[in-house]
Amino acid sequence: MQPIISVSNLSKTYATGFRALKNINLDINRGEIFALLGPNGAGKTTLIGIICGIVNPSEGKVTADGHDIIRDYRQARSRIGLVPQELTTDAFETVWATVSFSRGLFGKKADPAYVEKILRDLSLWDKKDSKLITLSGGMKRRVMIAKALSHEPQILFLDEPTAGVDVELRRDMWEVVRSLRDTGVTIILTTHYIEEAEEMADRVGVISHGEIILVEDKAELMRKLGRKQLRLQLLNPLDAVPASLGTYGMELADGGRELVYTYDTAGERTGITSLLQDLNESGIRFKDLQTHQSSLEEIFVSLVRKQP
Ligand SMILES: Nc1ncnc2c1ncn2[C@@H]1O[C@H](COP(=O)(O)OP(=O)(O)OP(=O)(O)O)[C@@H](O)[C@H]1O
Repeated sequence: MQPIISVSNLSKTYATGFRALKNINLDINRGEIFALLGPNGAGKTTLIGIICGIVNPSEGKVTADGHDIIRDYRQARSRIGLVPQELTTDAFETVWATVSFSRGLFGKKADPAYVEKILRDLSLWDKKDSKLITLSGGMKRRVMIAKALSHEPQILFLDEPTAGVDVELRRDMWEVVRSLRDTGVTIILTTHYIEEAEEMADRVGVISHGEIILVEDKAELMRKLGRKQLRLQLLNPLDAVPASLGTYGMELADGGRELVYTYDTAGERTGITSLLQDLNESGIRFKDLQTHQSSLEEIFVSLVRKQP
């Protein structure tokens, strides 16, 4: 299937000479939740800005639902809804008026039934006549999503949807985003929070210093996350892993004082029981042991650290 968004060889150099994006290539699949994960200043907002036509690219090409974002700007833009970090609407407007107004900005005919559907989907229906200023933080964020959906886009960008919100509200937002995906909208969210990417995304892209350094299925990341290490501190140091233990693919560490066995917690059998038996039969004694699981956080930190 053709990707809903296709970014090829995209670069951005700001007027200051700063290169915020370096040759980005990225496809977003129809119907997925894609998390763009990266530290402050990595280029997330710049990338979204270009796709949404707010920032001019320096080089490269972007299409949204097959439409070139520059040559065919209006068609491309009509496919996209953008939820910014801050609510910029008149605080004294009602929910109903502000969402209906946003739809009008895209030249769409009024459609009260559609606006009602969005407000109901986002549990905002009983607030439709409330002024924005009277709403809680969570409700305001929902209004921003409703505004972004008002012109019936197929693609929704959420820029840091849960920045600065408490844990409960964050869970609430995740629920909302999932239910939107179930209605067929493709969702791209940016986040600093690894937990958020882990919780929400079908795929995760990591951006650092203007480069995409990893794009992976969440399931694949979880497989990596599922890897654990068993570290055994030996009573007597070894020069080499004995041939009789060759099938375990172990490594020596700490100058031969430690044996390290890596296994997959997602697998049916970890092999630990037989390993301990075989160690015993080989006469290898240990004085202590620990297990260690690498988190997405560690994978992320090591990926970002490798960058110049
Ligand atoms: N108009 C501009 N002129 C010059 N440099 C800019 C401009 N806008 C952004 N930058 C720089 O480009 C880099 C990427 O910024 P961007 O806002 O895209 O990052 P980000 O990943 O969205 O960060 P954050 O998570 O803090 O929003 C930063 O170093 C920023 O200072």
